[in-house]
Amino acid sequence: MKKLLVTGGCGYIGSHMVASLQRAGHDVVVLDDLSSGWRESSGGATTCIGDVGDRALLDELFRQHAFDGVLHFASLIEVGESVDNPAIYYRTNVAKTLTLLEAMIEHGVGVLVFSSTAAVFGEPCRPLIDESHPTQPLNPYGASKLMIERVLADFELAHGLRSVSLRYFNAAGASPDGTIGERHDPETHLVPLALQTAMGVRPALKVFGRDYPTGDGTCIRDYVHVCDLADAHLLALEYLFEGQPTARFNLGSGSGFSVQEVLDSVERVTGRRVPFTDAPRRAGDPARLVADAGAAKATLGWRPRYADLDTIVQHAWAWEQKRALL
Ligand SMILES: NC(=O)c1ccc[n+]([C@@H]2O[C@H](COP(=O)([O-])OP(=O)(O)OC[C@H]3O[C@@H](n4cnc5c(N)ncnc54)[C@H](O)[C@@H]3O)[C@@H](O)[C@H]2O)c1
Ligand SMILES: O=c1ccn([C@@H]2O[C@H](COP(=O)(O)OP(=O)(O)O[C@H]3O[C@H](CO)[C@H](O)[C@H](O)[C@H]3O)[C@@H](O)[C@H]2O)c(=O)[nH]1
Repeated sequence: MKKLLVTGGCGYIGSHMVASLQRAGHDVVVLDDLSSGWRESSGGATTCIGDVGDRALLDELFRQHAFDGVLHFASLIEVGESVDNPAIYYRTNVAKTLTLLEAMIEHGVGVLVFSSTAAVFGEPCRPLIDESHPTQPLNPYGASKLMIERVLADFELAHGLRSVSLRYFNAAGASPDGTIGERHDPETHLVPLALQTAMGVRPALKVFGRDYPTGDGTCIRDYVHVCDLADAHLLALEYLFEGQPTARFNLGSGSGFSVQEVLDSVERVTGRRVPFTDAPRRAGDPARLVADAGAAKATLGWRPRYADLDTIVQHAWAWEQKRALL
C-alpha cells in the first residue's frame, strides 16, 4: 500500500484513477482546484481544494502526508483554447507543474506519473505512432506537455526524480459500474457530444471536416477506455516502485475509428439517430492519430480490457443516462 497524491483527481481521468487506486488498496489524497472538476468525483478520498501552483499549500500537504509518489493529472486540456490563449496553458501546464516538481524534490518524493498526450507528436509521419515518432506539437497544449517531458528527463539527471509520462490518445468511456464518467463543461469531446445529441440534449453534432484523406473523409482517432488508462497508471507506479528509470509510453488501443464510425457506433449502442451537420475542419486537427502501444504492453505488461469501440460507447452511454438525472 502506497500513499499517493493525485492532482486533478476530481476530473474525468483523475476520478477514475482515484477509484482504481482505492480498489488496489492505496491511500489517496486529491489536490484539485475544481476549475473543471467536480468535488463529488473523487469519491471518499481525502480531497484538498486548491491550486497545484500554490507552493505554500503544497508544502503543507507534503508535510502532512508522507507521500510515496504523485500522479499529476491537473492541467488545462483544450487544444483550441491553447491556441487562442497560450499564456494560461504555459502557466498552468508548465509553470505550475515546475512548482509541484520543486516541492516534490524539497520534500523527498521521487516518483511521478505524468499525464501527457498524443498532441506532443503533431502531424504524424507514419500510420502507427510509437515512442520513436518525432515530436513536433502543432499547438501550445501539446507543446506544454512536451516541455514537461523534457523537464522530467532533466530532473531525473539533476535530482533523481523518476517519472513515467503517459501519452494518452483519445480518452473515452466511463466506469462500467456507471458511477463516474466524463463531465466536462463546456464539453468538446466527440463521444459525449454524440451521445448527448442522440439523447436530444443537443440539436445536431457538427462533423469537423469530410475532406480528410481517410476512407470516409472524416478524422481518425484512437479511442482508449478511461479504465484501461487507469490500469496503465497502476502498472507505471509498479514499474517506478521497482526502481526503473524515467520513461514515456504511448497509450492507445492501436485501432483507429473515423468520426463517422463513432457516430455509427453511437447509433448502434443507443438505438437512436445522431443528427449531424457537416462543418469546416477544426484548426489543428491531424487527419489520423493512432497509437502503437507496443512498448507499454512489453515493458509495463499493459493489456487494455475494453478495446472494442461499442463497449467504450456503451459505458459512456450508461453514464450519460445517469448524468442526465443528476
Ligand atoms: N481527455 C483526454 O482525452 C486526454 C488526452 C490526453 C491527455 N489528457 C491529459 O489527462 C489529464 C486529465 O484530463 P481530463 O480529461 O481528466 O481533464 P479534466 O479537465 O476532466 O481534469 C483536470 C482536473 O484538473 C483540475 N485542475 C486544473 N487546473 C488545476 C490547478 N491549477 N490546480 C489544481 N487542479 C487543477 C481540474 O479542476 C480537473 O478536475 C490532463 O493532464 C490532460 O492533459 C487527457
Ligand atoms: O463536435 C465535434 C467534436 C469533435 N469532432 C472530431 O472528433 C475527433 C475527436 O475530437 P475530440 O475533441 O474528441 O478529441 P481530440 O482528438 O481533439 O483531442 C483529444 O486527444 C488529443 C490527443 O490526440 C489531446 O490530448 C486532447 O486533450 C484530447 O481531448 C476530431 O477529429 C474532431 O475534429 C467533431 O467532428 N465534432
